[in-house]
Amino acid sequence: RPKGYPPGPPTLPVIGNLHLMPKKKHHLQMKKWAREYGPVYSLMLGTQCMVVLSSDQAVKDLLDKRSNIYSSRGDMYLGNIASNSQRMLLLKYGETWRMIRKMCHNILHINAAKSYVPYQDLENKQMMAGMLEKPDLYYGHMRRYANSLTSQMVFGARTLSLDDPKMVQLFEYFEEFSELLGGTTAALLDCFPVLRNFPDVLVPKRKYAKWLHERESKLYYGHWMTAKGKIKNGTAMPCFCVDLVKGQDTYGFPDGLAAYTACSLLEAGSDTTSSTLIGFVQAMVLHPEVQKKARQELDRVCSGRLPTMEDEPNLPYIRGCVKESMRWMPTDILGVPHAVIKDDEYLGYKIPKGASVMWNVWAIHMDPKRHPDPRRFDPSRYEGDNQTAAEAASNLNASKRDHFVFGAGRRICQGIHVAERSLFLGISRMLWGFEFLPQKDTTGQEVMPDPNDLTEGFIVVPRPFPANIKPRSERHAQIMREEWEKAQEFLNAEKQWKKVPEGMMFSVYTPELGAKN
Ligand code: HEM
Repeated sequence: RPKGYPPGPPTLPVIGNLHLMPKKKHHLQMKKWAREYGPVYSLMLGTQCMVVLSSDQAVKDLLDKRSNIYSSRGDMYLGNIASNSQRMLLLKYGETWRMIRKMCHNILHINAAKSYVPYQDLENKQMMAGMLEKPDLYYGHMRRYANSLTSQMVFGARTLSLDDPKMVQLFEYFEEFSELLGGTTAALLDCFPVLRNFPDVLVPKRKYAKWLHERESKLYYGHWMTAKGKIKNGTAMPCFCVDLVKGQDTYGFPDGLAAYTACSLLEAGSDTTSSTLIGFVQAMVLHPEVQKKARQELDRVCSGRLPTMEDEPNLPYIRGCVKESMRWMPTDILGVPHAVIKDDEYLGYKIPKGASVMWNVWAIHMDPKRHPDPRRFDPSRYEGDNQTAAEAASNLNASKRDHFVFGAGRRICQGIHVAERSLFLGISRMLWGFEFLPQKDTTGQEVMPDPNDLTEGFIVVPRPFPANIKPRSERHAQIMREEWEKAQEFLNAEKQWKKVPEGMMFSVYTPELGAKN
């Protein structure tokens, strides 16, 4: 470790700390090192330096306050092969990223996000009705909920069923991509660029990454070209792809980049939101006392009807459940490392240009000084915190930030306002309508899920676990069915929206004007 770098575990020549990197459950080791080496430590991965920030203050000081130099991404060699260097999440800080970020802002800023509530409301009602019919498929219902909402916003078309092949593929491909990116070979190729000169036979994961890209781009192109065709001939529903078609006319970027941009949003909106809801279900099975308290609040504020977004200010405990779900089971458990583009100094340490900078979500969320008894799911820890996630993220007092799953600085999640609303509606209504109990095995013993049993990769989710999900009463079940029945009045025979609800802020494309749009 060069002199002056933040401290860290002892290194070996050439490989640095690579031999110490765990094969699985990286987050546990990253937290252990934080205890040993403090809130700012470094790992030498070959010649590459990774700085790990494990306190709220360090994240605030570097990723937020110095975001002009801490907002790039590292090389991510395999990730970029699998994405043909077009996946927004991995783009380096520069012109292309800025252009895409600006287009995404058009459909994801706070007022746009507020206007999508009718979409969220309807998808949520289908999810609730689905959970009544087939509660064991709760994984699928939550995935469809998040995916259909995003698909409607991005492509102007809903995802109707749990086994929609394109949705199933999206989740499957993303899971494989996430595993590839979080794996040892990806790290090795990033740490030792010389290995990239080896042929595919010696680096089979590169061949695999190319194959992932081929498979994925077929799916992405399909989505994009269908939407683009409809926009150009005037038959599309208003949606984000209109901005992309216009952007293509203005900036002239290729279909590949447009397809990846649209589908990056679809992927960003689908996986994280549904994984958070799945984590919430697990928390409820493990913490029945939270369900009880939540229902007291819900029954006081919205007895006899489903909660709506208007109820949010009057449901502080439910808001706490939303925040606690993201803290207790953070899907991006170690964040998505930023990269610094200039030499810097912090607390007397040198931070070299090009270093990856990880914000150690798990260690910060499980810090008992920030969150006493951190493995307990306790929404009341957010009592009196009326901040939205975006307000909390920009609070100058780092200790007042609620959680770190949405990232930081200029790279912060642009879907933060949409996600928060999807989670509020999902969580409040599930608690209103259902009870979450442990399943029993054949001997009548309760089977408790293991909250440490997570998938591997840079985005994680609890591995499938049994849960006994049943309506709180026949009256609750009837209301949920009626609500879904009523919501379908907005849909046509193909179960797609008849028209866009009032107040949504999509751009307009006039086919006759072509490039003059
Ligand atoms: C619970 C749900 C979600 C979580 C936990 C989440 C998490 C994240 C994280 C960790 C990042 C990277 C932040 C950073 O590098 O500092 C990110 C970026 C982003 N997310 Fe989300 N996200 C969620 C939902 C959504 C939704 C619903 C959308 C859109 C519909 C979305 C769109 C984006 C976009 C466009 C970026 C920016 C990528 C960039 O600049 O590189 N996200 N998100």
